Amino acid sequence: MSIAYLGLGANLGNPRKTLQAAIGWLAQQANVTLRAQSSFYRSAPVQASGNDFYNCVLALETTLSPFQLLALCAAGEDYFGRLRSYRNAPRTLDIDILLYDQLSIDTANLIVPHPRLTERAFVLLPLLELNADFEIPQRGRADAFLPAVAAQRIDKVLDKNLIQFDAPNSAFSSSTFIHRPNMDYLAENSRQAITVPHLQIMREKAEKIAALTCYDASFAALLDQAGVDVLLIGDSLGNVIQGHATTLPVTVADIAYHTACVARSQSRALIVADLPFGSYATPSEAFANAVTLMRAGAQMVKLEGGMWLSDIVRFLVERSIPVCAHIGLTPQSVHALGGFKVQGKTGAAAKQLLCDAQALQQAGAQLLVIEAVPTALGAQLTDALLIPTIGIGAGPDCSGQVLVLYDLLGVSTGKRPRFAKNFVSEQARQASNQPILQAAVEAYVHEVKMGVFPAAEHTF
Ligand SMILES: Nc1nc(=O)c2c([nH]1)NC[C@@H]1CN(c3ccc(C(=O)N[C@@H](CCC(=O)O)C(=O)O)cc3)CN21
Ligand SMILES: CC(C)C(=O)C(=O)O
Ligand SMILES: [Mg+2]
Repeated sequence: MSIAYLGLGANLGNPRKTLQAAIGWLAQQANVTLRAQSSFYRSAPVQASGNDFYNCVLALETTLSPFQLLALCAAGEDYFGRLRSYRNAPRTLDIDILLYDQLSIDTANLIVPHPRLTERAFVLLPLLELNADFEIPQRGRADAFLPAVAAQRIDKVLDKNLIQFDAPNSAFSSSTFIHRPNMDYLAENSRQAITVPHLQIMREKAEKIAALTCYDASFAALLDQAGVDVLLIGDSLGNVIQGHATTLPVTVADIAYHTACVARSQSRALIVADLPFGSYATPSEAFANAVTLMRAGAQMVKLEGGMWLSDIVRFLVERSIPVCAHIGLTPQSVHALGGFKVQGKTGAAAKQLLCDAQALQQAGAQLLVIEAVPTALGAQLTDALLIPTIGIGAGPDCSGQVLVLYDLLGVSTGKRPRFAKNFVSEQARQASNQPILQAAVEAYVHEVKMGVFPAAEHTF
C-alpha cells in the first residue's frame, strides 16, 4: 500500500461541482482509498487564462503503481470532459500526482514530486493544511517555500462544512453554499454500532446519514457491509414485497416479521421499523404496537404525521421507545392527500410543515424523515431543527437520505418516483469489477456522504 497526494484543479463550468464529483469518482475506484481532503481554494490562473481556479489536494492510499495512478488520473480528466484546444487552455479538470511515497520519478510522462509543487500556492497551502510539517522528498519542509508564493492571490473557500461564498464578479450568487463532505465513514473505526445518539453526533459533524429500507436478513448483511447507517423496515414492503398499490394493507405482524428477519443479521446499522397504517391512533395502541416491533428487534419506530402526533410521540419516548417522525408526503395518507404528490409547495403548507417538525422534535422525536418536498424546504426544515433529518425527495441538504432498496436496485415495478435513482444501471454504465449490487449500494452510500446525490434531477 502506498500513499499518494493528488492536486486537483478546475476553472470551467461549475468548478466546485466538478471537483466534488471528481473526488467522489476517485473514492469509488478500486485500489484507491481516500484518506484526507483539503479545503477548496480559489486562486487566479497561473500561466493560464480564464476564470479563477478552484483547487484542492487529496491524500490517498493505493495499490496502484505510480504509472497506473497516472493513467487513472488521465481517465478522470477524460471522464469529466477535459477540453483543451491549445496549451494551457482553460480546462474542466486537471488531476496531478504531487507525491508518491518518498519516490523520485523523472520520465517523459511523469515527474514526481511534481516539479512545480513548491512554486504554487494552490498546491502548497492545501498540502500544508493536510500536514503542517510536510516534508517533500529531497526538497525539505514544504512550509519553507511559503514565502516564495506569498504574492499569489489565493483564498480558502471552505473552512467549515458550509461556507458562504463572497464572489461578486463570478457566476455564483453570494448565497451559494457548498457542502464539504465529512469522510469519517472511510475510517477504520467506523464499524462501531450506530446508536440513536450517534445519529445526532453525525448530524453535528455533518457526516451524512445513509439509510435504506431493508426487509430480510441477506440484504441486511449486504447493506451493513456496504456501510449503510440505518436499515428501515418500511411499510413500503406493502408495495415492493406484497405487491399492493399502497402501504395501507400492511399490518403490525407483517412489519414485525420482517424486522425479526433483518434483526437476526446482527448489523452495525440502526434498525428502525415503520408503525403501519392504523396502528398508532391512540397513545396506548401506539405503545402496544411499538413494543411488538421493539421485541422483534427494532431500535426505533417511525410514524407518519404532523403535530397532531405530538402526544403519541411523547407517550412512546417517555416509555423508552425512540421515535422517528415522518412528514411531507406521508404515503399512509395517500387517500387523504389525493395521491402521491409533492408537499409543502405553498408558503402556508411549508409553514405548517415547519410547525409540525418543531412540535415533533419538542415531543421527543430524535429523527425526522421528510418525503417529497421542494429542496429549499428540506434545507429550511433541517436548519430549523436540532435533530437529524432524513430526506427522500427532499433535496441534498437534509442530514441524510433514504431510499426504498428495491428502487435503488431497479427491481421495483410500476411508476417510480422522481427521487428513486436506479444505482444498478449507473454501476453497469461505469463497468465496475465489483459484485454489481454491492457496488451499487456502495455508490449510493458514497454519493450521499459526498453530497453528490440527490442532484437537481432528483429534487422538486
Ligand atoms: N417502491 C416504492 N418506492 C417508494 O419510494 C415508496 C413506495 N414504494 N411505497 C410507499 C411510498 C410511496 N411513495 C411515493 C410514490 C410515488 C411518488 C410519485 O410518483 N411522486 C411524483 C410527484 C408528483 C408531483 O406532485 O409532482 C414524482 O414525480 O415523483 C412519490 C412517492 C414513496 N414510497
Ligand atoms: C421510504 C421510507 C421513508 C418509508 O417510509 C418506507 O419505506 O416505508
Ligand atoms: Mg413508510
